[in-house]
Amino acid sequence: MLEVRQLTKIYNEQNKVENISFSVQEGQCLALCGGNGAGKSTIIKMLIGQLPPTKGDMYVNEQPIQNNDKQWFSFMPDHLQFPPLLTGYEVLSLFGQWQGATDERVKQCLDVVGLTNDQHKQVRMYSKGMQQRLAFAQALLADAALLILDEPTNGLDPYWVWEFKRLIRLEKEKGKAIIFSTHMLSIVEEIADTVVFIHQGQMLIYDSVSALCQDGKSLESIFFAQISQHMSY
Ligand SMILES: Nc1ncnc2c1ncn2[C@@H]1O[C@H](COP(=O)(O)OP(=O)(O)OP(=O)(O)O)[C@@H](O)[C@H]1O
Repeated sequence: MLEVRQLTKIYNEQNKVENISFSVQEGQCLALCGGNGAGKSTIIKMLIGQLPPTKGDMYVNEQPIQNNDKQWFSFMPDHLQFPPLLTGYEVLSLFGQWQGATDERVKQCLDVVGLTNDQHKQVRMYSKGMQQRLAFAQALLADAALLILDEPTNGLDPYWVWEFKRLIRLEKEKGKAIIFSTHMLSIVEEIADTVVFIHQGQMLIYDSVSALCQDGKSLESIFFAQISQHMSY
């Protein structure tokens, strides 16, 4: 569905993300992992067209991505600021108008993220987790083939982390491709099919989660082993 080859962003000699290659297919979920400053957001910004790559290629259904063709993905940023005086329903309706979603779809998405009862409250009265769920609803609106989610579980309580995982599994069953960045490795083990692990702008691991976690190993132990190996050279 989506393939990236040798994706590279060189901000300067110290800050760069180099030679990232991966693909994600329909019905699959790929997790972007790595510590603070590893390069996850940089990769996402290049995927969504917010940041021009220094080099590299991106393909959707084997066709090079056109700069202005945004129909193939939905995006959930890590910090989405909503107009504080609008209600949740008004906010999602506005996004719905931009994305061509019906009022029925707006209400359906509010329901999916558990905001039906709070839809007529102003967003300034929403908690961080509620705003995060509204941002997730915004990403679901268009029913796009690929969901790109930047740290989607930030601020969610345990129940909504559990619900998020359930919703992602449902999207996978519908044939959606999903890319998400996270620091929560337990979530990766539970819902991702493949994982990209980045350290200081370099891709150290690109593999299936089941292959990595065979023999009962945890992603945490695998990633730490990779980092220490990388640092010893
Ligand atoms: N606009 C910029 N100009 C220069 N360097 C940048 C810029 N944006 C990011 N960087 C640098 O690029 C590297 C990757 O940053 P990025 O934000 O992609 O990391 P991240 O994995 O998303 O981190 P976090 O988990 O902390 O959000 C870091 O060294 C960062 O300082």
